[in-house]
Amino acid sequence: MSHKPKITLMDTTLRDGEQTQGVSFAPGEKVSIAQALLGRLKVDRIEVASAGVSQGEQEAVKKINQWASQHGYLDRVEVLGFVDHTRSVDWITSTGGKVINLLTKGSEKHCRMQLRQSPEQHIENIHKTIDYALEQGVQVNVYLEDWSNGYQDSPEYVYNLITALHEREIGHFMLPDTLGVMSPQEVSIAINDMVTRFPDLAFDFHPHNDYGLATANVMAAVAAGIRSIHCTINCLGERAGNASLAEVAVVLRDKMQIELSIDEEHIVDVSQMVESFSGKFVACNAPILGSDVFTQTAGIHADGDKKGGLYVTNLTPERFARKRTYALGKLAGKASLEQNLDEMGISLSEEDQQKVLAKVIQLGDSKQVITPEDLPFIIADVLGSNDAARVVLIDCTTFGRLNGDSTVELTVAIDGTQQSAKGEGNGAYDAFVHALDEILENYAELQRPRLIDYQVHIPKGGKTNALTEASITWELDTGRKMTTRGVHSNQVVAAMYATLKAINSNVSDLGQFTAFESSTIGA
Ligand SMILES: CC(=O)SCCNC(=O)CCNC(=O)[C@H](O)C(C)(C)COP(=O)(O)OP(=O)(O)OC[C@H]1O[C@@H](n2cnc3c(N)ncnc32)[C@H](O)[C@@H]1OP(=O)(O)O
Repeated sequence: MSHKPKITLMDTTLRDGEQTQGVSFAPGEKVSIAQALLGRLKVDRIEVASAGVSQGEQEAVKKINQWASQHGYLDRVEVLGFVDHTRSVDWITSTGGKVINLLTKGSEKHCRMQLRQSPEQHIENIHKTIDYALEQGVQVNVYLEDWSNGYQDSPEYVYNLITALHEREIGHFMLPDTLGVMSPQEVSIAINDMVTRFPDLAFDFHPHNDYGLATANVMAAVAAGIRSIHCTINCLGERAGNASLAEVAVVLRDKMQIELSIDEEHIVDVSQMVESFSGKFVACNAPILGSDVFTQTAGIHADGDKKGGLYVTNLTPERFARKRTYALGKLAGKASLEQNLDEMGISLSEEDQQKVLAKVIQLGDSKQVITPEDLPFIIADVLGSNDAARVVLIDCTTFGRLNGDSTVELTVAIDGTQQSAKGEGNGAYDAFVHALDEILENYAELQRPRLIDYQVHIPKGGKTNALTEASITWELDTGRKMTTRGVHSNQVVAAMYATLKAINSNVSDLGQFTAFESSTIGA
């Protein structure tokens, strides 16, 4: 039986990830992310802070350690510390921490110019800090900061530093490409050299993504003999970020047959948690994580999938608890439409499908974004049924002032009967929601799903009279998420349209449109 090589992952979302410009996690958020990383995603080790940063940080690390200690994870929680003899170690022990990732200078230039010390002085100070850490029962790993440049400029300095620490009780020697300057070939040469010179030491590789090469460099590092990789959720990290854990995990598994502890089913939910706490949104085309990456847009691809999964690869959405979808727009074909209709349990005659497809292509041609949630309305429009939209916006007046609540007078038609209400709220949309909720009180089946994201877009170019698009993401009681869009020159009215679309779509839960079981559209 062949044994796959095992690689461990150290996630540094809570340390290097927080060095992303504009990211600052609240203590409670840090604790939740740490729990998700170790408990759900099954990351081997996590780095959660730099020592000494702030009181809030100290509180967060303390709570993480308390939780980790209860679950037997304490020696997997690490904190970056400095060569400052007692200070960083004391900070770590004050949080109940057990591991210091000691930031030493892996570059002679940094040593001489930033610390203003000779290499000998620096080594002496490192020994002092290590002595103190071990006395306090703190395990030591060592970063060689800016090792990539330091190794290029003066490899002898790097060899001497490691030789001087070689006999110490050090868990991992961590080799950072601090500024993300290496190519896979350079990684291969440098790491081969390190592991050949010091075969009994455990080296980690810490890539950055400045050239977009972080994941490729991870492959090179592993091929050269590295046994532990640093990464972050959503590629967070200083400047262009670190290596994305999602990419590293799938590339190592699929392309290098490496064994990892990561539970892939949680990669996306942990990514969404970090997205929400960091305020840094994942690009729609980010591998594994982006909203579009499991969507087939071309009609030919939808056709091939229908005829036996011809466009399915090893990178299936199901691995990550996601689903493949088929886009609707001008590049759609009849298979794209059929895939969507099947998913929603709607069955149309061939002739009706052709009419609906023609409309989808026409809308796509006029640059409109069409989501599956739009499909029932398109069908109703094309096939002359009014069943899809039970709640229709008839009129509204909004009023707001600088200091004070906004008010809305709203009229909608429900199943053809007009009803009005007034609403007050913190802004016009909130006032609209209150008025609408009052009207819908007597219709248990017409309920607003839970709003989880609300965005307003205008076309680039800055025209103040442009149409605006409100794009609202909702969570249904079933846990399923959907996004609805509304377009109007007034952004609040655009959001009203998006809201009514969600309510109409949500009738008896999306996917089982009772409206479409009627004789007009039904099978
Ligand atoms: C690879 C990386 O990403 S390392 C990231 C490390 N983490 C961080 O920098 C984030 C948190 N940083 C901080 O909160 C602060 O910068 C602190 C607490 C570390 C230091 O703050 P300050 O004392 O105000 O100094 P400042 O921020 O200017 O840091 C530079 C000082 O650190 C010293 N320093 C740099 N590297 C190290 C090191 N590895 N060990 C010890 N001291 C170091 C510098 O020589 C300089 O000291 P000097 O002022 O005596 O010349």
